[in-house]
Amino acid sequence: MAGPSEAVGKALKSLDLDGHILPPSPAPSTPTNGRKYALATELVYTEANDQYNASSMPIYQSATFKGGPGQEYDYTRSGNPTRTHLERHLAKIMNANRALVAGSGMGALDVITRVLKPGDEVVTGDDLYGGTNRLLTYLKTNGGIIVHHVDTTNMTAVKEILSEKTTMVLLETPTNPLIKVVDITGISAAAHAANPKAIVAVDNTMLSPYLQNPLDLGADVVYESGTKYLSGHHDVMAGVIGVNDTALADKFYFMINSTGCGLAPFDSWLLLRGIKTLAVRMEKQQTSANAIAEYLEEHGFKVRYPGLKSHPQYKLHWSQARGAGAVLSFETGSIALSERIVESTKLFGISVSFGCVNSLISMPCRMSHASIDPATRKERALPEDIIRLCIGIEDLDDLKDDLAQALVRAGAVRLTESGFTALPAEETEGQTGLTTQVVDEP
Ligand SMILES: Cc1ncc(COP(=O)(O)O)c(C=O)c1O
Ligand SMILES: N[C@@H](CCSC[C@H](N)C(=O)O)C(=O)O
Repeated sequence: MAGPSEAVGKALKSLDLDGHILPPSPAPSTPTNGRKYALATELVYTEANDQYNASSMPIYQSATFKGGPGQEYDYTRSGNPTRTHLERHLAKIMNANRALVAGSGMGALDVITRVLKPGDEVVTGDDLYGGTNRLLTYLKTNGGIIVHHVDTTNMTAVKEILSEKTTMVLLETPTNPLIKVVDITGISAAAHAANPKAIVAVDNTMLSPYLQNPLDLGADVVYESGTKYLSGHHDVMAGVIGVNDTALADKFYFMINSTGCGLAPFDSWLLLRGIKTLAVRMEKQQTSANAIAEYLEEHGFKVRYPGLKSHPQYKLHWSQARGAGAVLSFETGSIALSERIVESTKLFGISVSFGCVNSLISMPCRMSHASIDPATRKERALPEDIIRLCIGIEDLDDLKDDLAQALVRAGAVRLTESGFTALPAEETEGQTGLTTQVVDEP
C-alpha cells in the first residue's frame, strides 16, 4: 500500500506545470495615464526629494512642525512629508489624480462612507468582506442609510435596484471569499445613468493596482486594504483611497484631518517599502495560485479562482484585470472535513488576511466573515465549509505537498493509481479523517 509521500509524489509528478501560460491580458508593462515607465518600474521609482538626497524617503517621526501660518506642514494629523510622499506615489500607480491614506482598509471605507447622509441609498454586493458588511449594517441601523445587497454579477438585478436615489455603489471584485467577478464598467455606467451624481466605489483589495485599475473602468473611487498586497508582509495596517474628482478628494481629506485617521509616518514608510516589491511578489504569488487552483480542480475539487477557465466570469475578469491574484476558495461538502484540512496543513498558516509573502488557510465563516450572522450567510449562499487559500511566495512544490498531505490526512481524498481524487459529496459527511490507506512517517 502506498504511504503518503509516495502517493503525493505520484500525484505531483502527474501534473505538468511546464508551459503553463496565464490567459491573455493587457500587458501590465504598458505605461498609462501619463506614467513615464512600465508599472513594475514606477513601483520602485520614487524621488525622496529631501535635503540629503536620501535614497529611501525618511520617516518624519514628528507630530509638529515649527514655523508660522502658511507653511506646508504644521501637525501630522493634517499632513506629514512621509505620508504625502506615499500618497503621491500611490496616486501614480493607482492612476488617480489624488490618493489619500488611512490607518486601515476599514478606516478608508469609513472616510468614503462619511459623505453619505441619512436617507441616502447604497447598492452593494451580496458577497462582501465581513468587516465591510459590518460597517454597512451599522450605517443602516444607526445612520439612516438604506443599504441594498444584490448579486452584483447579475446585471438585470443591479439595474432593477439602481435609481435616481442611489447615492453610492460599493463593489468588490473579485469578491471575498466567493471570488465572484463584477462588471466594473457596466455597473459604473448603469449607476451614472440612474443618477449622474452617484459615487461608484470599488474595493480593489483582492488584486491591488498592479492587476486592476477601477478608475480607468469608470469608477469614481478606488480603495483598498494596504494591509494586504501593497504592504505584503503582515506588518502594517493601512488603507488607501484613489480619486480623480478634486471636490471629492477634498471631502475625503477633510474627513481624514477631522477624524484623525491618517496613516502614521512609520506605517507610511513601511507601505512605501512594501510597494517596491509588489510586482515581483504578485507575479510569483499568482503564478503559484494558478498552479494550485488547477491542481485542486484536477483532483476533483470545485475551485473558485478567476484564472481557471471554469470560472463563470472568466472572460469578464480578463477584460478588466491583468491577473487573477493569489486568493482562491473551494468547498469540501462537510464543515468537519474542512476543519480537519485547515488544521492538517503545516506550511499554510491558519490566519485571516491575505496578500502577504506567507501562504495562509482559513475558514471564512469562522474567521474573516464570522461577523455576518449565520442566517444572513445562509440567505446569501455563503457555504459554511468554504476554505480560503491565500498563496505566498514559498516554493510551489512545497505548497502542493503540504496541501496534498493535509487532504490525505483529513480524509478528504481517495488514493488512486495516479495519485488521489476528491471524495464524492455523499461520502464526505461521515468521514472522520485518516481513513485513507495512509501510514504516518516514522
Ligand atoms: C476585501 C477587503 N476589503 C477591506 C478590508 C479591510 O481592510 P483592513 O483590515 O486593512 O481594515 C479587508 C480585510 O480586512 C478585505 O478583505
Ligand atoms: N477580527 C477581524 C477579522 C479580520 S479579517 C481580515 C481580512 N479582511 C480577511 O478577509 O481575512 C474582524 O472582525 O474584522
